[in-house]
Amino acid sequence: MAPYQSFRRRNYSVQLKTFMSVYKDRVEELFPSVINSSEMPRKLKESMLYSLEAGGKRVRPLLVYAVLDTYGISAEKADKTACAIEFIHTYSLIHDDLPAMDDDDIRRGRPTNHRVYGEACAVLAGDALLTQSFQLIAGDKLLSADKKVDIIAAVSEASGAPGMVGGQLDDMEAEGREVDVEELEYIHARKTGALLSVALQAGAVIAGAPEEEQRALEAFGKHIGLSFQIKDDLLDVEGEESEIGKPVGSDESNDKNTYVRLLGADGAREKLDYHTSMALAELERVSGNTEVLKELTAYISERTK
Ligand SMILES: CC(C)=CCC/C(C)=C/COP(=O)(O)OP(=O)(O)O
Ligand SMILES: C=C(C)CCOP(=O)(O)OP(=O)(O)O
Repeated sequence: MAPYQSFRRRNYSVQLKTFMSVYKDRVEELFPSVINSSEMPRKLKESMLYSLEAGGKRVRPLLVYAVLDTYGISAEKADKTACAIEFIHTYSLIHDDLPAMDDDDIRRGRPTNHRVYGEACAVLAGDALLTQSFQLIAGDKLLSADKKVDIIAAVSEASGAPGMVGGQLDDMEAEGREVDVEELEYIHARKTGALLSVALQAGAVIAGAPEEEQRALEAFGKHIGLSFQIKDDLLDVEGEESEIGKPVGSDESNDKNTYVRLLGADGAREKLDYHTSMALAELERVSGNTEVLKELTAYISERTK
């Protein structure tokens, strides 16, 4: 029996459903107040809120909160960081959809930001979300200066050139060219994995997790980051447009290198199961109550949106 089968199920527990709904609402409630706290042109504000409030699973904030839950630390301490990481993710989606990148029309079930506000405003809304995210962490009154510096250093590395930005460029440059699995993993580990992994790292810093456990959570994050992208590739061929909020088959029309293209759907599923099992193995090194993190791991590999 494959090791993943013990947690493979379609019905998430009441505990996970409650956790997801409570913390999704919690982070979403912060968006308008954070955006409204800064002086800015009305159109920019509308455009930022348009993409933030378009929906989204909020997986990255949920991961931050899940680490605090693991160590029994009050969620308040994670609010600014969770919100900041979702700002960075939302900026990345706005820019990813631009004509210079994927040139997509639909995101999160709505017309993409540039289709509504124009390209210039969409670029600037992304820029503003990215910069405001660091302002948000820097201004967090609940965290020590040392913790804030550690979080800012990790988040900027993960979202910048060595992480998401570099991964995105490599992904685009590889379009139309055959890559091998090793190169694909290197691209996705940075393009998608780095931000998911840093959500866990940031949670570990806020919770004051022991050094060894911080490393385990980071390694856990790298595996679920890859699982997340593999599942995204699978949903692009097997998902429902009404659920995934973007057209099915867009990877193929954008000539993207995906796990499905390289390994077929079954091969991609095998890889997904491998990374899921490896992620769960890393959690064994974490001392707190990892129940929610385990359930989120299963959710990431089984999600339908
Ligand atoms: C610096 C930038 C712009 C980073 C974008 C990062 C990213 C994960 C984009 C979405 O990937 P995708 O194209 O595989 O997913 P989707 O199908 O949702 O567009
Ligand atoms: C990183 C990838 C694969 C792009 C989509 O991310 P999500 O699937 O987290 O998108 P939302 O739920 O936030 O819309």
